[in-house]
Amino acid sequence: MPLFLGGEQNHVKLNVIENQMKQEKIAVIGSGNWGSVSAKLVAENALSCPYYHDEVRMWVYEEILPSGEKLTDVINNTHENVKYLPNINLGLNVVADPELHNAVKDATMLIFVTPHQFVEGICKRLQGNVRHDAKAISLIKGMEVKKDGPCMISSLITEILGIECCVLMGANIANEIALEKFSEATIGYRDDKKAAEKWGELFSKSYFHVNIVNDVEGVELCGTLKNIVAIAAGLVDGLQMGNNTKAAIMRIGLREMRVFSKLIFPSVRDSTFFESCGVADVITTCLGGRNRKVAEAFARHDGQRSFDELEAELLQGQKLQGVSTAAEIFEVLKARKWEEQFPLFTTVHKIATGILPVNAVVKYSEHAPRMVVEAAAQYY
Ligand SMILES: NC(=O)c1ccc[n+]([C@@H]2O[C@H](COP(=O)([O-])OP(=O)(O)OC[C@H]3O[C@@H](n4cnc5c(N)ncnc54)[C@H](O)[C@@H]3O)[C@@H](O)[C@H]2O)c1
Ligand SMILES: O=P(O)(O)OC[C@H](O)CO
Repeated sequence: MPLFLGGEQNHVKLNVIENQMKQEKIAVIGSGNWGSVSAKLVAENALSCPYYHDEVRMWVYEEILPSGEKLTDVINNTHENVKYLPNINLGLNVVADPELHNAVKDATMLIFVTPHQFVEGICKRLQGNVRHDAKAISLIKGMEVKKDGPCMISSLITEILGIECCVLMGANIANEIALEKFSEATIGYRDDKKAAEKWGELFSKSYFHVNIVNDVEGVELCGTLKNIVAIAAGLVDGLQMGNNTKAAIMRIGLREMRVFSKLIFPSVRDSTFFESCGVADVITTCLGGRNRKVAEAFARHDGQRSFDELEAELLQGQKLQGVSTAAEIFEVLKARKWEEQFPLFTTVHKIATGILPVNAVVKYSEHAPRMVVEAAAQYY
């Protein structure tokens, strides 16, 4: 809000001073369900903090709505993302921008929040077009697998853009946060603690509590791997196996998440799995997430309708991350001959691709505790 002490000249002068104080400019890259909620959240805080520009630019992958209008025009006219977050006011200071380079122009704080399969292409388009002193954070749950092994999305952003990248993950079903229901989240950082604290300040609200940990890989792997567990939980829901089976899947899944993470990055901390990004995200995603929902439908159709088809029908443009993540993790497991040590991850991938029947999720999970304990033995 402009400072105003009276008199037209003073008003102009104070506006100039105020704009000089506003050193930080925020851009949100992504505008899906979580992308829109995170833009709303940081835009509220930007308004109340003197060193942020009021305006938050949100890059929108442009599309034409059934009404014939452009999604960006509708967002800017109504302040609502009618496709990905209907009935929620994003705030007057969220500006939708279909031009990627324009959206990040002069931005000092870059928030990456697209489905993981699009981020590499986006970063390549941004190469040489972001400020060298910009800070980044990734809210993206997913990973890439390269020739030499797994590559976390935060590392991809750092490698392509040459800027350090924190991560924010947690038990964060976007629609609930949009309604300002209480949630927690975890920020992970590698070296730049100050940047992590700044991100913590920008995201914190009375209804959104953020904890900061020095374990970027642990936090990001939790957010990534829980989506495979959510697919398994949806399958047992579709098979109507009941709560005990689902709890068993969640426990086995959490164990595989921990063992896999520590095999890939020995620095990953056990304590991270007790943060919001760990056990809490496994619980919320297995109870109410989109991966769970589509996997339940897949099981009810006994695997006769594909995940792609069900995703399009049930999510209307929103994207699942669990099926592609299971395929990416399976590539790593196969290359390292670890399939047997990760029966849940392996089985989810084989069911999703039609190699195993849906009920294999229960059959193979029966063997899981022994195998995962064997794989985990080196950590006891
Ligand atoms: N929705 C949630 O509750 C939630 C919560 C926490 C984390 N996340 C994570 O946030 C990330 C983003 O998810 P979301 O929920 O904001 O998105 P979404 O699944 O709701 O929407 C999909 C988005 O992808 C865009 N898109 C489609 N094709 C594209 C292309 N070719 N290039 C670029 N963009 C394209 C669409 O325009 C849309 O904005 C994911 O990694 C997800 O796991 C989601
Ligand atoms: O709806 P999902 O399955 O993508 O999960 C959403 C969030 O990641 C839950 O924290």
